[in-house]
Amino acid sequence: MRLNLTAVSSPSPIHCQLEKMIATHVSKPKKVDKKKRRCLAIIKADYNVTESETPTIFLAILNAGLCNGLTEETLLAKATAHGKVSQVLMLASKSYCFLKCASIADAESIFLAMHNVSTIGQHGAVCYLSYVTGIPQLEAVENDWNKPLPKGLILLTDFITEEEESALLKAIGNDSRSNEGNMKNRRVKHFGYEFVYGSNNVDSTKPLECRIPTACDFLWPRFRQAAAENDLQGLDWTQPDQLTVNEYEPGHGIPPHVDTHSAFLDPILSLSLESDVVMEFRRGSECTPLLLLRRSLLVMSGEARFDWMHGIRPRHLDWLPTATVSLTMEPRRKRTSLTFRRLRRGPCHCQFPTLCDTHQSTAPKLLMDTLAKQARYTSYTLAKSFRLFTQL
Ligand SMILES: O=C(O)CCC(=O)C(=O)O
Ligand SMILES: [Fe+2]
Repeated sequence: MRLNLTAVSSPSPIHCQLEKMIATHVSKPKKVDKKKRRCLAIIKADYNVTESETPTIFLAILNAGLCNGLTEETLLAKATAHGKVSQVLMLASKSYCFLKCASIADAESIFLAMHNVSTIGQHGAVCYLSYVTGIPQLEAVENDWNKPLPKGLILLTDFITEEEESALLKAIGNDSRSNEGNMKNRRVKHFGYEFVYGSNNVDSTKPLECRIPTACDFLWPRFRQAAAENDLQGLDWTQPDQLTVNEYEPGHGIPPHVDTHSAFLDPILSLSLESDVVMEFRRGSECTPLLLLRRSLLVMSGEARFDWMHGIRPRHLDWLPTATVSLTMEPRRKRTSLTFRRLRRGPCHCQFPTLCDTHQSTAPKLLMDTLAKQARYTSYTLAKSFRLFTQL
């Protein structure tokens, strides 16, 4: 809503103060026009997207984007308060972004409410909006979702049925023997051996009384059957002896990490229960997302297990590509994952020294902290707000 300040003839001190506050944010029409023209020229050069004189369902936010710290969550919180949004397009290293609205009326209402009003620009500056003729096509956008998966990363979908999922959740939930803990951003339970987060390792001399629940036994032949069906017999499918259960509420996540090389063998298996989530795989500045579907089994082997970190951003929404264009928003729901591993009893002999605690001769915890810190400075396509925690 715009305030008509000129209507007041002799301004009161409060009015003056208000005017001063607003004047620091809202730009004068001439300045707005100049800035808009400059930004529109950049968008035209980058993606051949042009301004529309008349309202359309497409809005460009001209001076706020990932590159100056705007996140999808912030943008959506502002925009959806005024109209329905069907797609958001945030672009890596760009100071602009796009909204596709559900209707022209929604676009008009968002435009009126946000243009030269919403302080979502850098350092609280107001943003400028423009109707545009379309938004860049996904194919034309450098997008993480088009990248190939790390080698050795396999997702076996519909790995268990809904009935099996319910039975597993019941058995895990009812198992009062488990070794439980509350992490900063999730709840964990351990079976077989405890994973000690302080040292990022297990004590192989101290097996827990609570072994992996027998409700999981149907999985062992299923692993071998899946291996045969998917040409994965080259991997070691011996029965796991360690299980970590992670329970994530919406907004929860797990920081980028590699499961300690010297603690566990190859592969690492993770079964997703209750809901989907986007997991990110990172190696240096590379970052590849993967949608872990509910009831799927994630197999991290070889390069994907040893040379890439994996993590889940602590957020309430995930962004997924649609069949047509751009990204769609998926609110997070509670997710439980069962990560099955086999203990390694000796040093790691992998070919991937970068993240290997055996090769690096650095304590696993220290190595992980250093890598997590480094990861903070690499670029993300979808958001820059992933908080990193030094504790897994
Ligand atoms: O939640 C998941 O699927 C992965 C959990 C994980 O990476 C871990 O516990 O090390
Ligand atoms: Fe992990």
